[in-house]
Amino acid sequence: MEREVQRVRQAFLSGRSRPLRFRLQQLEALRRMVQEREKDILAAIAADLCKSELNAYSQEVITVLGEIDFMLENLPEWVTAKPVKKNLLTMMDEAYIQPQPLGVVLIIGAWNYPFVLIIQPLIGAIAAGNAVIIKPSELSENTAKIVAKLLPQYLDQDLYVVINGGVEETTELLKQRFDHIFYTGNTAVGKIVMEAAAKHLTPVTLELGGKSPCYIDKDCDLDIVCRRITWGKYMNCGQTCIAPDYILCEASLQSQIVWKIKETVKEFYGENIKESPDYERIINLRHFKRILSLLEGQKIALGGETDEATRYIAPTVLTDVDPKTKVMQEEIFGPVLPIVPVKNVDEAIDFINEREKPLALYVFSHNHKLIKRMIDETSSGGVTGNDVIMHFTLNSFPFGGVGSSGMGAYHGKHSFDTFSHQRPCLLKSLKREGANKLRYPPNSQSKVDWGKFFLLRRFNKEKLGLLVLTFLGIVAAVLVKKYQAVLRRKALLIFLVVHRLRWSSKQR
Ligand SMILES: NC(=O)C1=CN([C@@H]2O[C@H](COP(=O)(O)OP(=O)(O)OC[C@H]3O[C@@H](n4cnc5c(N)ncnc54)[C@H](O)[C@@H]3O)[C@@H](O)[C@H]2O)C=CC1
Ligand SMILES: CCCCCCCCCCCCC/C=C/C(=O)O
Repeated sequence: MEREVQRVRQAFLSGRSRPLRFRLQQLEALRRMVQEREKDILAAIAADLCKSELNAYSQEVITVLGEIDFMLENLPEWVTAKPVKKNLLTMMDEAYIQPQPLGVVLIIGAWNYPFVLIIQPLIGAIAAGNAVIIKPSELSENTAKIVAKLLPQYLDQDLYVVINGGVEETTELLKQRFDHIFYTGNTAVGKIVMEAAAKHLTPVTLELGGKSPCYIDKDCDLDIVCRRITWGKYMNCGQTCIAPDYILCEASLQSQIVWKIKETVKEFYGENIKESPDYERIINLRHFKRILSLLEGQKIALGGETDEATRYIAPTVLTDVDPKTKVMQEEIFGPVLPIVPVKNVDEAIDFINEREKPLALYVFSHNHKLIKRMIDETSSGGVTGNDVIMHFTLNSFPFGGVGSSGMGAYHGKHSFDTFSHQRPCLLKSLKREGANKLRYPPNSQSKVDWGKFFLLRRFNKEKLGLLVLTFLGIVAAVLVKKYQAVLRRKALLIFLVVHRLRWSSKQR
């Protein structure tokens, strides 16, 4: 493992990942890989999650292709050094911020969207000029294998390396020194990753999970609300980090919500859900049993049917759920939707704030002020009002958690920034030493006063204009004094020429 990481570091130190042209070439090659090997990639995702190839394409491949195009379009501007405002002491110098790669980045992926969760951060890391080691999830082994097979066929083989394996291999990997670790997965392992990173003072991005609440106001159009929630909750069989985890609403809304979700489930997946190509399965038996255990003692208002042999769990809704029960204590990550009755929006806000900060928050209401109030009075990684999941699709948004749902963010420019160091560069001249004497010892009250003038005085544009005019006036006066004789002769000459011209034009 150590030798492998060393090989990638040597490749980074060669400097070839840095030029813009190279980064663009690698991103184009990655796009070619996705386009040319689309069938293999879709088949692998489909095998891992019992997912239709159409769903794999729209949930994972579209996101990846969109992200590559966005990078290719904007990267030339992002890599350019940006001049910054200067103070009076540095007015004559060059000051700019130069984004630079961090070095060797480790990307650890999760199994639930096994392709996009490793390739999207990889795009950001390549764009920022880094070398990368990718560790896909061992639970989605087909995708892990295809990525390990395809990447070396399209990308630089020493700069971008896939290492497959389970907990043992990841533990070994985490002993190595990286310049950034980007981890997606559960919160408990997030802590292990952060602890390992701390040993080398390596910065981390942690894309974790949590229980994302979904508040439904009483004046809503429940047909539309329930259609959107049903889509986001049961997509990928509930195994989506930003799926609505539970619903908060007034008790009287529950029966209507259950009825409308039932109707929507029929509309989406047909009478026989097991036959639907759009309904996935639980990743493995451990997770299947974990989700089943969450149903114990609950009032099942919809669904509840299961089949261990195929790890099938029907779209399920629980009503009148007691917040103290197990299903409300851990992230569900499955097709089970508890409804917890609350009296009103105040109680919903308190409920959310008494718990860990979630990765996403969803609010459904016709009342724009109520949505804004929920946003102002709670905290979460991201928010979508009157829909679910959709904030993930906007690559101008930073995607990430807050508190126990994670730290750091990515997507689009935010990925580029996550994998870059914003390096401040000040280029001074070895001349103009007079002005610099101010800061050299021995210190004096007058130096401090000048220092205060140069560094603490705030000038608005008008004042600065006056200052520049005064300065130019002084320069002009000095020049006039120095070249008085020459100027007098020049002025006399100009006077004579003008006089002569006017005289000759009068004669004509
Ligand atoms: N914030 C986000 O963008 C996302 C967050 N998630 C969250 O991830 C969780 C589901 O993923 P997991 O079941 O955790 O995926 P997982 O079991 O695939 O684990 C994630 C990664 O951690 C590694 N790992 C597991 N145990 C480890 C250990 N003891 N030491 C070192 N490495 C270890 C695995 O090899 C894997 O690569 C959910 O909580 C979900 O909310 C999932 C997708 C996206
Ligand atoms: C055919 C229409 C396409 C609609 C696009 C819908 C976008 C779905 C996004 C799915 C989320 C994928 C990655 C999420 C990871 C996670 O949250 O666990």
